[in-house]
Amino acid sequence: MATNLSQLRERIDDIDARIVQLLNDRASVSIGIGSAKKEMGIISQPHIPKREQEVFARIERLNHGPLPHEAVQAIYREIMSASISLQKETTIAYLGPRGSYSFQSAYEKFGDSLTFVEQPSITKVFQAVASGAATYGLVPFENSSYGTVQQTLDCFVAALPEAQALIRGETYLAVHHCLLSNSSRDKIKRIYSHPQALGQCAKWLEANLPFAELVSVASTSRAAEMASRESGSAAISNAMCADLFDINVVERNIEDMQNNTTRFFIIGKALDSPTGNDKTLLQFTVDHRKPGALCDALNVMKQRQINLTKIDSRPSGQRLWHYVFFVEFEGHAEDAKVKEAIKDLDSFCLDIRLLGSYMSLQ
Ligand SMILES: O=C(O)C(=O)C[C@]1(C(=O)O)C=C[C@@H](O)C=C1
Repeated sequence: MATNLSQLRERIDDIDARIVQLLNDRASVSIGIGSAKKEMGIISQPHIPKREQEVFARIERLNHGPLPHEAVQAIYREIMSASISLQKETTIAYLGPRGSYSFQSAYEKFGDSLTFVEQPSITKVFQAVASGAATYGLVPFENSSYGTVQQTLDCFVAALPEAQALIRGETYLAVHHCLLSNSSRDKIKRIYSHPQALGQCAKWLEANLPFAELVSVASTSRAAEMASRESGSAAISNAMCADLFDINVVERNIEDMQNNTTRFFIIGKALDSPTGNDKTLLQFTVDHRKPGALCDALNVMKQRQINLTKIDSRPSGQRLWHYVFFVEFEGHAEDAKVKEAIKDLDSFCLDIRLLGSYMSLQ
């Protein structure tokens, strides 16, 4: 029996030697790709979602087990993360501290080999990308139960030159909130969280802790950090933050709706090329004094058979009751049909800005 075990381990050692060699052969090719990208002037955006999707799809076809596809995909996530870091030092800015849903989403999509830099606000994530301090940023866009993350739209509206960035990818994260506290439930007087998380758990809070003071803070991980230091305080946050900030999980899954999901955007300084499966987000204003102005603008999409996937608005911050509209639709800004639609739309709008064209990251 023991001999059999040592023989099997020898085989594993042998296979590992070949795997390490192959990983390094692959890494050398990736360095070559990095040099080619430098020559072509496109090294500033080393992460190519479309190519990664092709790699993931191909390995799924090649994989006949016994490893499940999810396991092979996780290994490949890390291989490509290391591959990116060999081509260019790549940093990802996210709404911190570590442990936030933004962090979890960034880590899941970019892997462990890149550098993650926490930021104290969504605005600072935009600024880090726009200034070049970070290669990419991760910002929450909307939640399935509580709607749009207003701070993110307001960063687009503010359009400060130092905070301009383009959306290059979208990603979805299943969000399960926990009540974290080092006090027992009957002693909790104050609950910290991000306004989105407080909104996503509003019914649970009303039913279970109706007298607690609700305090909005910059992120769910910041909330966990603050609550960990105060007796009588709690945070709506997540299990990862319980470990990171040494705070107990009092209750799990306190979100009001099952399948609670948040959509994030990956922002960078340049658009990615069309993949055939993209969405585009535009921001525009229309002349409010003209009846049907918004309708005329949207009609452009209808005439060109472009399917809308989201519409939203925010105060422009310039004049009273003046709004900026956000329209998301299927297609890429470089697709002929979309290009023409944007040109047509321009004649119905006071101003128009492309916020990005992107595919869903696997
Ligand atoms: O194909 C590329 O452009 C690469 O940079 C290679 C590679 C890979 O390792 O497969 C690395 C990073 C990209 O996000 C996609 C693919």
